Amino acid sequence: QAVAADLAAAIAARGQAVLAVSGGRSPVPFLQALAAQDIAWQQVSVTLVDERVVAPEHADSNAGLVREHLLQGKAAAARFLPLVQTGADAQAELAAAAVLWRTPDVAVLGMGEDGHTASLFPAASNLAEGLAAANPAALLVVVPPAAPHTRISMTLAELQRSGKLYLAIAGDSKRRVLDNAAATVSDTLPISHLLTATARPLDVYWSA
Ligand SMILES: O=C1O[C@H](COP(=O)(O)O)[C@@H](O)[C@H](O)[C@H]1O
Repeated sequence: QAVAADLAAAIAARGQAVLAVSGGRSPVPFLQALAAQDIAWQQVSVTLVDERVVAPEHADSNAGLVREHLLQGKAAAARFLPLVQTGADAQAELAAAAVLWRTPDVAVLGMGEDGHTASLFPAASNLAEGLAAANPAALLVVVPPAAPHTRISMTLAELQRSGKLYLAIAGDSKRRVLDNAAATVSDTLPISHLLTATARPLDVYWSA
């Protein structure tokens, strides 16, 4: 309801809204609930905060998750801007995604138990670039050291340029990771950089 209200406010103000959502396994109930919200979906563009560089029909495609659980019913009228077209070449996908990219009015993040958010993974070789506060780039390619698939991810700077930021997590173990991250800013828990950022506060929704 909060995300739908933000999108409706953006539509009222500018005639359109841009929403970026996360993938993985957690967001399914959220995506389904959002799809049922009665807003002007034809004026909404939907994209992703991160994507695995795989073919769209791959089981690990975040775009596949969005198509299956969000772009249904009334929400099927939204315009979808995926980050990956074929999954053949990460740098080519990045260049193509950057051309179509629009800074989101609303970005809904998830978090892994390793403290990654979007695909800003701890110990990734270019994590400093992903976390750089003044990075003008919206997106970057990330090779996770301990997770499958090369990724395309929003940078921390672009997340901070977004209109509204949410984090949706579930379970006690993620709650403990979140509490640790809130205590100390550290590259070992990339989410910590967003929890302490003042430019764009993060609204956290946790469920057991
Ligand atoms: O790899 C990813 O992981 C995070 C967390 O996923 P979850 O399955 O633990 O909810 C997700 O936010 C991100 O979009 C995804 O690419």
